[in-house]
Amino acid sequence: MRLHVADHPLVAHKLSVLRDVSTPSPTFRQLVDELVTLLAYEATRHVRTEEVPVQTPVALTTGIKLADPSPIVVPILRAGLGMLDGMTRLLPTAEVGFLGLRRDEETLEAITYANRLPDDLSGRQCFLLDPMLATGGTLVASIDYVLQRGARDVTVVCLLAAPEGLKLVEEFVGDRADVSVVVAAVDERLNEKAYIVPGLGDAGDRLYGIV
Ligand SMILES: O=P(O)(O)OC[C@H]1O[C@H](OP(=O)(O)OP(=O)(O)O)[C@H](O)[C@@H]1O
Ligand SMILES: O=c1cc[nH]c(=O)[nH]1
Ligand SMILES: [Mg+2]
Repeated sequence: MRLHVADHPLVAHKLSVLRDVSTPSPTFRQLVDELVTLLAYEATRHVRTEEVPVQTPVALTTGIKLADPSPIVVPILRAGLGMLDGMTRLLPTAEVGFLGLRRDEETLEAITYANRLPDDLSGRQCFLLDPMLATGGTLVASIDYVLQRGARDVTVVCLLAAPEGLKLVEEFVGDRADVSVVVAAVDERLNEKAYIVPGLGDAGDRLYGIV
């Protein structure tokens, strides 16, 4: 597993406003969207492309376009939905699959309630979106779904990760696939309720307000 922590003052600035408990939902949603576009720039660094001829007003040249098969973007509901528009804005030809998982806050087990993915993901670049990587249970289950369908090239885009979750993902992935995790920041630790510290609270609730 490769980890890339975005090191940019605009990312740090937007993340600081997101962390602030007094930031209201509309601003929170807007900042998540803006942060994703900054992270997507890094996350798509190795997106597959192919050459195409381009006739400019002056000359014939060679350009590039996103290669077939198109990448697939998978937001992990609910909170990952807040990252979808920002990602597809930069990857307009991508297809979108959906995974719905929620963490049981007592057992911390990830429970799947929705799964709409193509049966065959072999040869597809997969981008998984979830703002929070806490224990890593949700992400391990999500990576497992796409690997079971044949994906071997997976990029995860998160806003915050805990070291505990990164370790779990790394142990799970091993050398089974090429998995990159792009995050805005790696925080200190998890608290006794497995919330990221200092974190930003419950991302889903802050985006959508319904528990
Ligand atoms: O790494 P983990 O310990 O598994 O926790 C992280 C998960 O928890 C949050 O989702 P949540 O279960 O709150 O669902 P929601 O997006 O519907 O709010 C978050 O968006 C991740 O999916
Ligand atoms: O800190 C955390 C941990 C899990 N899920 C969240 O939304 N936030
Ligand atoms: Mg939640």
